[in-house]
Amino acid sequence: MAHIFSLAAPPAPAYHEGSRSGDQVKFPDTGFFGGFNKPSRLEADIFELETTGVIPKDINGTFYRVQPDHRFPPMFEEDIHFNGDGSVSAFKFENGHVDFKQRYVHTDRFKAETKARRSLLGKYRNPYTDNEMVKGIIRTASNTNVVFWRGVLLAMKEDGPPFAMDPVTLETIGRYDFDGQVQSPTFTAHPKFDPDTGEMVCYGYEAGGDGHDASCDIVVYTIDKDGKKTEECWYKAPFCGMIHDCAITKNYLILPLTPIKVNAERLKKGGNHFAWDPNEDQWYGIVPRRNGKPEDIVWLRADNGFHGHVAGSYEDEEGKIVVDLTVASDNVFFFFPPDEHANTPTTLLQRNKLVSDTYRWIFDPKSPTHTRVKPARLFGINGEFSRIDDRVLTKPYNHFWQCNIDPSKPYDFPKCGPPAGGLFNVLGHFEWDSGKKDTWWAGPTCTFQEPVFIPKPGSDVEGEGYLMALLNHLDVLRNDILIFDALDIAQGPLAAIHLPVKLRLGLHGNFVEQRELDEWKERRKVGGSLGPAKMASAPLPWQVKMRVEGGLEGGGELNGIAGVNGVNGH
Ligand SMILES: C=Cc1ccc(O)c(OC)c1
Ligand SMILES: [Fe+2]
Repeated sequence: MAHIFSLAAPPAPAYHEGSRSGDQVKFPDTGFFGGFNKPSRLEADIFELETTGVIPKDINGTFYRVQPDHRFPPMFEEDIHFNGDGSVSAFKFENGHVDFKQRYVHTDRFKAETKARRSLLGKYRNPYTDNEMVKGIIRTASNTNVVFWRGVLLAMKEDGPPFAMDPVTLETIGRYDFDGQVQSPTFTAHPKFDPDTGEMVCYGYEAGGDGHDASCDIVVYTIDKDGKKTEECWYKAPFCGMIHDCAITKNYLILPLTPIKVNAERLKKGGNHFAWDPNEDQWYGIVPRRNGKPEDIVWLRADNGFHGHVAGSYEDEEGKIVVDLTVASDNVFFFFPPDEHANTPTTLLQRNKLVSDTYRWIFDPKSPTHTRVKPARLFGINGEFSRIDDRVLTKPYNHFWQCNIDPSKPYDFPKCGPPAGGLFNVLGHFEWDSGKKDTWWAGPTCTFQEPVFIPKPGSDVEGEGYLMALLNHLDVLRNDILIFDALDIAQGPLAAIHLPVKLRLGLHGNFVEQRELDEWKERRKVGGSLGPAKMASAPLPWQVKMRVEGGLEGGGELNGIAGVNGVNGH
């Protein structure tokens, strides 16, 4: 590495045999931490962002999104993006003006590591690799999605419970257990909201023990619009694999089980949480949304594939379940190879061969369990991060949007290097009914992050509104937000918003209308009809069990880290 200065005493390398050594605060010199992937670590407010064009004045609300953004150099040099601390960005739109705010989610992990001024949690979802000081801590980094629920923002990652934040200040309230009603060790980052009932349908997988023990338990919950848990049922999966996203219809929840598997022995040896199994099927678990019993789950299986995200889902006139989602042809998580290839890194060539089309599945919920199924339709595109007009979830629909990969377009490799996070150089709008593809290429130095759809105020026509997405300038290491007419992407953006800095590659986000924010602020104020949202007041059951077994009952803190007693030392 070239230095602009030389030191009197040359420093020892920051990593020795893959582990952090010495006191230098220096990130690994690997692809996950360089160039566009360099941690941003920024907590900031910018009032009145610079813009080009005219921001539609009828966009009133906040675009929230979350990115993994390592606060400290990781314990292990080969650490991955998905292990970074959750950092939430908020872009507040008002009358053509945009303000920016970004804050870390103050998870238990964040607090413990802040106190120590260094990373204490080791590998992605492997507590056996942690520093002893954080034994028993809730490990989640809350870095995958941020949703608005009854007056709070929930920052979520599927390996732990959600953390609640104030939607205006982005201050962390604390771990959220839905007023004591949700006790599972894990909780999805992709809850689904029924637009007719206002319910949240949600689940956790690997939910049996502490969330890191390869259990096959799946828990499914429904929380009604008033915050009351109305359904809870526990099911068994055929193996412990990832269930990242889900689909809902009026009567069913569909759980795509991806053949990337957890193994308890591998974890104990300090290995990866997941390993891809190229010989395993992709499975779909179907459960009833009302009065589910453990024996009700129907598992359908199809040829090997890697599930991406769900677009729309509904029941057709015959009562069949239509589920649309991207399915990649091979292991998207190249950093979690099959066990037998643990030491052979995936080549760039292999990665580039991966195709991720959008599949339409039509499932018969009355099928006998273990029935083999085939897709009903492939759209004929290559992309990820599908979004729909959320008002049509559970209903027949036509439009979806997603980031696409068009390898036929020029890419400026000398200026940009390998495209961080994937070559999502196109944003597209697609219609199931006509097969229409309405796309816009961002140029040879740019890629997109996941878009959000914003309905046009006053219109209830599906798809009428705006599409908003972060644009990565891979050459100059900076981000913009582009705003499109959602039904005419090809004409190019209506307006652009310019950040003076680079964020990190985010995962998911959502747009919340100002009207909704205002209504809930009134209810949630001190003395309001509901009062402020409350963080969890008791440790999770697995933490209690661990303390009893470790003879630490009533002893309060474990090893002096406040976060582990479940109340974050407040
Ligand atoms: C994209 C999927 C995904 C799946 C699991 C994760 O822990 C994650 O962290 C950011 C992301
Ligand atoms: Fe996701």
